Amino acid sequence: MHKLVLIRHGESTWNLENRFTGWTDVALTATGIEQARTAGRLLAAEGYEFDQCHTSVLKRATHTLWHCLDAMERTWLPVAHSWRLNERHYGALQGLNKAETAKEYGDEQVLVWRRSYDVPPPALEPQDPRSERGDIRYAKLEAGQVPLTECLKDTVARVLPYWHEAIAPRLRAGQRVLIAAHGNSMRALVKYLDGISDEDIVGLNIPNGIPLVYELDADLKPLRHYYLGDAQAAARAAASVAAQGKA
Ligand SMILES: O=C(O)[C@@H](CO)OP(=O)(O)O
Repeated sequence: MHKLVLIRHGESTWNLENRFTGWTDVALTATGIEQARTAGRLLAAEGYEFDQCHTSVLKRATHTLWHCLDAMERTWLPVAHSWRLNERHYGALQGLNKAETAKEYGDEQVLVWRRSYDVPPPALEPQDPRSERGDIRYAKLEAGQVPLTECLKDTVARVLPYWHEAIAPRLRAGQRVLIAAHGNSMRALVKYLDGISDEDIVGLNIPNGIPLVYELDADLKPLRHYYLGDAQAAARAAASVAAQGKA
């Protein structure tokens, strides 16, 4: 059996302000740092060990991984970064307050933008100062690979090549992998792993900073998955993520 642990970053400054974030590179709050450290302590207490860590190129996920590994006394572990694990790009919604957007466009429209499989939020203009196209960290990508918006389907399409090339072969070789990522890049991976339908993925919300453990068979098919620690607290935290897009 292979074990894979996924962790969404801890609370970010824009989670606290309830703003659509996407590829905007915001920091963790003090609460977010503590969530990451608590996750590390929990993993250590349960005897988890890792051979390889993967994260995005955004600091809220990177710092979550650092704090989690620091709490585990495992900062020496190898860490790979990929833009493919970045949050789903939120297009022209990036920076807007979620509840105010729901007041303006309605809860249902915001649910479609936040959770539908194939409806992207309105796109950024390429010359919009919020666009990441001039950001040095994406300089090696082709222009079209830096999104102006993404639906979850687009995120699945760029996360899965990384899964197949960088993560699955390591798991098959017996390595223990920790991935620190984002709400929607994790929804993309979980949709693939669990074979969740396009309709049912709308109801899936991932809480900040709680390790999500996948036990996988030899073919990397999930046998079971669970949040470490208090399952009811994880369910409450997921429900509060779902409520963030309501007026
Ligand atoms: O704003 C975002 O980028 C994501 C994650 O914080 O939000 P949501 O849960 O609304 O998809």
